[in-house]
Amino acid sequence: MVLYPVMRKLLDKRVVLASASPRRQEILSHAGLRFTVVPSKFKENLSKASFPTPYAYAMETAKQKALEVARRMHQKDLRAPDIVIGADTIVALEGLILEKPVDKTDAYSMLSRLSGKEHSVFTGVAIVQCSSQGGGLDLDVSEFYEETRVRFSQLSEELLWEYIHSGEPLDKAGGYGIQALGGMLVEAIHGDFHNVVGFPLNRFCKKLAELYHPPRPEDRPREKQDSIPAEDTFDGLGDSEGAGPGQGGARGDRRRPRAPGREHAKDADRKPSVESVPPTAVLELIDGYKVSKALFTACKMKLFDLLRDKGPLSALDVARKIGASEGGTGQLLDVCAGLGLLDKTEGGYSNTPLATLYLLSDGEYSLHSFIMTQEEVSWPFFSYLDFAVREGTVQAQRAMGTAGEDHYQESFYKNREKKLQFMRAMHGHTKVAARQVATAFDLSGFTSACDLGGCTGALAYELARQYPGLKVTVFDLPEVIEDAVCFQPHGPEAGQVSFVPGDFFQDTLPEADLYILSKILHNWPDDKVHQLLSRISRSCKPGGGLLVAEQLLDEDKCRPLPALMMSLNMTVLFQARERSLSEYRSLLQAHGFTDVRAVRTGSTSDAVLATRA
Ligand SMILES: O=c1[nH]cc([C@@H]2O[C@H](COP(=O)(O)OP(=O)(O)OP(=O)(O)O)[C@@H](O)[C@H]2O)c(=O)[nH]1
Repeated sequence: MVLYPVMRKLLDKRVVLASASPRRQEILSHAGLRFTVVPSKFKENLSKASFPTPYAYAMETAKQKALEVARRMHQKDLRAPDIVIGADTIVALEGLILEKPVDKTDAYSMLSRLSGKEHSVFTGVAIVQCSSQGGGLDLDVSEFYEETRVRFSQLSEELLWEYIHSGEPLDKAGGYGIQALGGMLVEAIHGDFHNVVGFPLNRFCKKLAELYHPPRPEDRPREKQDSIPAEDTFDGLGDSEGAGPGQGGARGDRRRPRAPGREHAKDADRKPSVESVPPTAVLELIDGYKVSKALFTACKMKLFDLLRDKGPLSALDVARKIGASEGGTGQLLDVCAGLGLLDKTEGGYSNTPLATLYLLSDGEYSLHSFIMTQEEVSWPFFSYLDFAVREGTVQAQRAMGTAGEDHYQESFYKNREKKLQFMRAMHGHTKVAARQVATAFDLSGFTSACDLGGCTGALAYELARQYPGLKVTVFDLPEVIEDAVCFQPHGPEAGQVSFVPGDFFQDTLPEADLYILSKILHNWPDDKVHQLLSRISRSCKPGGGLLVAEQLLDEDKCRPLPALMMSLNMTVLFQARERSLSEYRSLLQAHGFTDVRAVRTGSTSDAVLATRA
């Protein structure tokens, strides 16, 4: 066997697998590797938002797992093994990283996301070569990752729950085990099967061959770690809450961009250089506005609609159909392909599943109108971000040529087409998270709900779908309610939802067991938020509920990035903001609500539920 000689190279070495995964143990022992298993105690809680790519996150986690074991063993025995292998498997879908589900509800949320779609499985692997001399520990880390694309069939609710109840999903990345019952969910796989199961054996063997037959060994400098790591290094990598690269062995700023590739364990002790801290992440940030503008432009030109109807099309065909230059159109199409929105083949350009789902102007989960409001409203406001920061005021006059509190309403309700665009924007943005919000808590104990500012009823219909015994009232301004009928679905859930016109700051609120505020509190400054909560508190009966759907900020307010960006958006547009769970807790408690709980959905809204005392 061609690869066996590589494994043989390790026969005389003390090899440790820093993993509790039985699958990794099986894959490596079947390949003929002799090793000892020492599961890592590294807490897998690195900030995902601080990594430029999902695989960079997986590689860093794998590295931290292996380093923790190498250091712990060295400290215990004053002799580290020769090689420590760490691995981390994640599933990536539409910008989200899925790890092992924490419970069955989480497994359901993961598997229902994966249903009918293609996702990537990344396994990051770190091979740490250790040598201990004179009490010091010398660590040389090599890392790599492997990607496998997996497509799931459309999964029925029944199959989904039956699979979840089998217990198989709980210790597996993405909530499934391709090697067992989970294999039934998989329609197609492109890449290494073992990588999905938890260890990319083929790439690992190639990496070993590279390491043990290096073309130029002098190209791989080793760094001396002159003493046993200090006690706090181990604490940081061990059990303490919030441990991460900023607090543990791989010291330095935890939001420091990390370049994929080889890293030395002591790199943070070195002076940063362009080699150790490449500018990639900064360069990507510089290009952020160009990426947004390219997306806005492609949507404005309805390129995705055109390719759905007539694709695949060449750049020339597209240019002719939209009456644009061939060169410019080709550039824009190529950028969209580079961003994963289009596929480019010899036959021309066509939509990827991401574009089909979210970028068509009339799709069920269309974000097209939301994107257009970003282009037309947020973009001009963000052009005056420096003024907004300096002056601490909304820049409506500069951005829109209008002043006053109601600039937003003025701009959207001034004509019917603008109003419908705004309603479609809210509809899409709410709908993409509606199922996760509706199922974040068991709401089956409530019989009536009132969605205040519920706009098109996107969340109300989803709640009705999930809870057939629930009647939902959508309460919104008369000019919104008069057009809400355009968004009514055809299913039986439509019969459970009714619409009542009114202003939640002035009119009597409809009676309900459960009040809902979805994307409302982040629109208003604090005084208005208190005013609204106090009105709800007076209407809500003891034991009644309040469900708040907003993007939750972490307690340190530095993550997650989409929530941070939405918060800045709200400040710039309305002098309002997103909040952390503890901020919601104090707000809601101040208005007589207790038992405040939250579920992070990972989507455009998280869910907070409180009970009226
Ligand atoms: O199809 C499958 N996909 C994934 C798995 C298993 O999922 C886990 C992934 O979790 P992680 O990488 O964090 O590894 P752990 O199990 O927590 O072990 P460590 O001690 O190494 O952190 C992994 O076990 C995969 O094997 C699967 O079985 N099938």
